[in-house]
Amino acid sequence: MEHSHDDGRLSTKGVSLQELRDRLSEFASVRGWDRFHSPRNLLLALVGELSEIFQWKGEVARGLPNWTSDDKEHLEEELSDVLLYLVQLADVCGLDLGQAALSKMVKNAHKYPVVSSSPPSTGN
Ligand SMILES: Nc1ccn([C@H]2C[C@H](O)[C@@H](COP(=O)(O)OP(=O)(O)OP(=O)(O)O)O2)c(=O)n1
Repeated sequence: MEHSHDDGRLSTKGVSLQELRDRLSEFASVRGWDRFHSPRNLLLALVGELSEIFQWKGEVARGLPNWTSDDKEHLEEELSDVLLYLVQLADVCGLDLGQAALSKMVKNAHKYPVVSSSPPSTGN
């Protein structure tokens, strides 16, 4: 269920990858863009958007303290572009991204078990 805000944004109680996938598929198809949305083109578009995140920002603190609302909105848009291209890439490859991500998290948990006696690790 969606509600429109005054600023034109939509709010949802939660959005599924499946909903994004279906809406993106419709978005591309009504514009005749399917033929451009090959896996390779979508990957290049994704990488292009990725490179714009935090451009010129230096180190960024959690929660983005002192950022203007314009800067936060811009970041939201860049992150959304990355997500939307990723969802489309998985779709045109015929993959179930949500299921794949859940399976990968299970694998990750086996690979990196919690060891309660050791201090937090910085990664691998
Ligand atoms: N062939 C395309 C072109 C765009 N989009 C969608 C996915 C992205 O969410 C958004 C990207 O649009 P732009 O390339 O216009 O990028 P920006 O919105 O970031 O604009 P700008 O680069 O001017 O900041 O549009 C898409 O699905 N397929």
